[in-house]
Amino acid sequence: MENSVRPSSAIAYVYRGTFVHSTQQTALQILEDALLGVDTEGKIAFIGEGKELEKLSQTFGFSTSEVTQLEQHEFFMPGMIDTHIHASQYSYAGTALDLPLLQWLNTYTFPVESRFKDLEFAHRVYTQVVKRTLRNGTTTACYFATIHTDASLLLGKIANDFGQRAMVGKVCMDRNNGVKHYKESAQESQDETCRFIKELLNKKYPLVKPVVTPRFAPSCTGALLGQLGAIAKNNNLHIQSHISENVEEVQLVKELFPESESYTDVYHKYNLLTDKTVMAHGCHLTDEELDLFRETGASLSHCPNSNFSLCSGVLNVRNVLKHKVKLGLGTDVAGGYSASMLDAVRRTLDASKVLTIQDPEHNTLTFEEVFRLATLGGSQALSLDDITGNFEVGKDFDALRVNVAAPDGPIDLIQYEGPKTHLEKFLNLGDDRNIMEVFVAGRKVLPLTEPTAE
Ligand SMILES: Nc1nc2[nH]cnc2c(=O)[nH]1
Ligand SMILES: [Zn+2]
Repeated sequence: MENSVRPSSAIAYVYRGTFVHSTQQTALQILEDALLGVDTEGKIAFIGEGKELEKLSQTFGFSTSEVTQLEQHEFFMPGMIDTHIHASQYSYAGTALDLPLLQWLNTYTFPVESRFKDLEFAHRVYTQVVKRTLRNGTTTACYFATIHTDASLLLGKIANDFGQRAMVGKVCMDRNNGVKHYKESAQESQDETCRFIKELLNKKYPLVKPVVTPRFAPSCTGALLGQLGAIAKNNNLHIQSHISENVEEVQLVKELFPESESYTDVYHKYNLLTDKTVMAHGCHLTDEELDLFRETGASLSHCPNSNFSLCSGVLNVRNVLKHKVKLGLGTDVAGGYSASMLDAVRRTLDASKVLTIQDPEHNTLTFEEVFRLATLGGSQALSLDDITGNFEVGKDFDALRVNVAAPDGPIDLIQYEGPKTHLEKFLNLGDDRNIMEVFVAGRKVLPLTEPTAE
């Protein structure tokens, strides 16, 4: 176990029991009777076998009596990573699912997002979405806020207060023919993006980072897209947007950007496709466009609940993986009606099965593969895989303590089934009642602790 030991700070705590996670080589690695130690910086100091207890306690200087033993029906898994969620749309999640994308934006989304000028409203919605996603095991969220800088900064503060790892984007849009008052000028959008980045970085929140966020090509002029590409490059920042979600949108982009070869080419031209870019959806991308994703290192966020709910399309994840494009899962609240990543896992399996129904030759995704997409895949899609995504020594301890047999929970276990079946049942049948504890960077953030008022 040479590479599973890291000279480190003092050990803060040690757990013994079943750990499940993914690696590059294996979609599901199960470690039974394992020992995992977390140091005072929140990083995984070691992961070894139970029988190595004496040796590990001497090497790392902890007392064997301090080890916490998991129950038989419990396991640890990596925290889930929501690579695409609109925090600002949480208030109407579960409603307004009767229109296709462009009409849905004009009818429901823009009127609600324009309310985030009101910081009191923003505080209410953002507090609820951070709490709800944490309870459901989202340790990292990549958020869209709105065009309002101060409300977007507030979202960063709330994520930091509750201890969630978050990327936060102030939305940029200087084109909106549907709801005319909900947009900025290109200059305003650029200036406010710079202010947002500067002020968020100045807060020095350890787990919260800004992300450059052009809403999508139809909402932005070429001039604004170019400015945002330059801001991201000059500050080495992440970028997020949407791409090829539905057919009408793809057609609109063709009309708005006639000089570009494809939707992907629009973003590429403005330097918005980098190895720190995540684009939501991509249902209608061509193989050539996927090649451009791979060449640039840009990734996709698969949001199947949203794709079904808005009747947008069905992403062929197998084809994306074949093109070696990084891919994570997203809830896309409120186009997707559920804020839970467990729902994203289930809808990803459903979407894959739809493709198999249409073409029996299609190689359906397995639950192990989808588990990887929800954890390690998400960390890769967000270029955070050196920090989180699995239980590799040296990474932050971002983890869920799951009890499949939680009293009053949704799963009836008739008998002990073994960890693989327990994970499968949790992914397909479980909910927040099965998530006993959540850790982010080693800190226990669930049960939730309400931040103290300033
Ligand atoms: N699903 C979804 N797609 C978008 N494309 C541009 N904006 C949005 C949004 O808010 N939700
Ligand atoms: Zn979205």
